[in-house]
Amino acid sequence: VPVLHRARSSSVAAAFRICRPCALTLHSRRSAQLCVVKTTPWNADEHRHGHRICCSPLNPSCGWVTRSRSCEGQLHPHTSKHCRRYTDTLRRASRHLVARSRATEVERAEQEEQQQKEEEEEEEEEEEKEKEEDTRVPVTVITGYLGSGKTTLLNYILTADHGKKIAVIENEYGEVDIDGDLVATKRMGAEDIVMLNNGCLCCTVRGDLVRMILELVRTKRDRFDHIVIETTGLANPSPVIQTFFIEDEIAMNAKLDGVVTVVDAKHAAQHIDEVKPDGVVNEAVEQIAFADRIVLNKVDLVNEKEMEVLRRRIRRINGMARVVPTNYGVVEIDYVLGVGGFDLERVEKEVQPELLEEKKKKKKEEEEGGSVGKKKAEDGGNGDLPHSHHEGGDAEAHDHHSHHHSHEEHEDTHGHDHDHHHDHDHDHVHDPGVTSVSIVCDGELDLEKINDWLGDLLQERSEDLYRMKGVLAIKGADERFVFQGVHALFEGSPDRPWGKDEKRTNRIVFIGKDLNNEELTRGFRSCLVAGGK
Ligand SMILES: Nc1nc2c(ncn2[C@@H]2O[C@H](COP(=O)(O)OP(=O)(O)OP(=O)(O)O)[C@@H](O)[C@H]2O)c(=O)[nH]1
Repeated sequence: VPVLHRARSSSVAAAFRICRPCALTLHSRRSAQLCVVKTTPWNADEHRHGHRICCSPLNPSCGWVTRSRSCEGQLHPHTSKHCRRYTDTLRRASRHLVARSRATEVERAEQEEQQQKEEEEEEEEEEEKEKEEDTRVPVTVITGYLGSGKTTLLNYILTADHGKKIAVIENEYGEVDIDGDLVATKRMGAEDIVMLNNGCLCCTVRGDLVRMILELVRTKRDRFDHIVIETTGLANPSPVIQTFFIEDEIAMNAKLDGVVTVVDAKHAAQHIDEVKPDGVVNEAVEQIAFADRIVLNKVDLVNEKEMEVLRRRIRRINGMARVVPTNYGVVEIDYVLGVGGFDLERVEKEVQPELLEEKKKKKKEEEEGGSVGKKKAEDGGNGDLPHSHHEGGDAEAHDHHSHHHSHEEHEDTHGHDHDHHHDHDHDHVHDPGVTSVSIVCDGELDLEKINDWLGDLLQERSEDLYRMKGVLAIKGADERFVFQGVHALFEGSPDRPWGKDEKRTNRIVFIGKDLNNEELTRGFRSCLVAGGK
């Protein structure tokens, strides 16, 4: 068996048809024997546990996703394909490596070049094919608290002129099918409106949801090109989202396009503030936290100041979703359909706007040398690390949340004990405990370290981590690594190569419960290779 360290990581990547970071890991192990040995136990049966390879292209050998029990045995069709392809390639590559060890150096170089070319072409073809073959129907989940305007938005979508044929799955809590009558049927036959009665999508009728989607896909696929699911106002979107990844048959036939949350500008704050008994989730907060898009509805009922305060609160819960104010759900259709919120290729777009906005804001503050910027600097704010919750420094939005996160960071500057219950006289609101943490920092990450760190995080905190998305710069990799996750479900892959003059900036957004900004930031930064900022 030849020794791999003589090969360049790019040729290892090509030979093994894996990404550069993976190649580098294998590379660094110095011996092909290890790689070859790793290929042998992956038989057809073990593919079912293939997350070790396919959900973790970041480092196939570490098996970090496998460590999260809820993931085992569940395969996404893409990853399944990936897995099969990957294993085949490894087998082929191992055979090739053995044969190659007998060839002369010159022949070897030629063979290598030739094989690299062939592999690259083959890979491109397969990727193209995979893209073309993705005939899965996109699904949009519309959620939002009771009365926020979900049906109004749905009606608007159905009657707007966008050329899409839409099938609707309505979930009504209660026996009487009221929303079914309220939903417009202008563009579709009434039979396309499927009602799910007697329960909540997220609990009792999840099985029904699966059956409904499959039935729609199997019997009426030619009559629609998008499915919209309207949940009840009390639904927790998380189990609905997970259905698309956990249920094999659904994952093969449908792909989650995005979660659109309608927020009632007039009443949202009171629902967010509602104190629930221990262990009971606050649906209003969860719905915001899981959103890819937020439709901030009923703006006709509030003034500008109220809007601004609410927007800030939403931002603090979910710094990733875009927020658009509306009246009666009138939005650009592209804003709610075709979101690609769960599409790896769109990750960058999704994590970008908020962070850029933050960066710009921060830069402006620094340039102005204004009091806010100065205060942040005093508070330990890092130029590379904008945190959405820092908005809490503003008296107007000074709520429990900002205090909550400020405890360790601001103790000295604030000069009062934050463990006590708040007795200050300014505008306090209940801390929903769900926040987002954004990390932006330049520099390259050590593959093993970031792998371990993310793996441990998923293992220990997956319950609390609602959503995460990111773009990473891995040392030795020419491509950016993009990923996204929902609780323990994690998808990631190398993306386009870094530009020649492009700064290698890592960007991650976490949304979840009781997230410790400082700890996450520290953990993340400890994965930077020495010299990273
Ligand atoms: N003033 C005002 N009222 C609105 C707006 N959007 C919707 N409404 C009204 O709010 C009420 C509730 O709207 P729906 O669309 O039924 O809300 P929903 O979220 O589907 O309600 P549930 O199904 O009960 O959860 C209706 O009377 C709507 O006409 C808006 O932008 N402004």
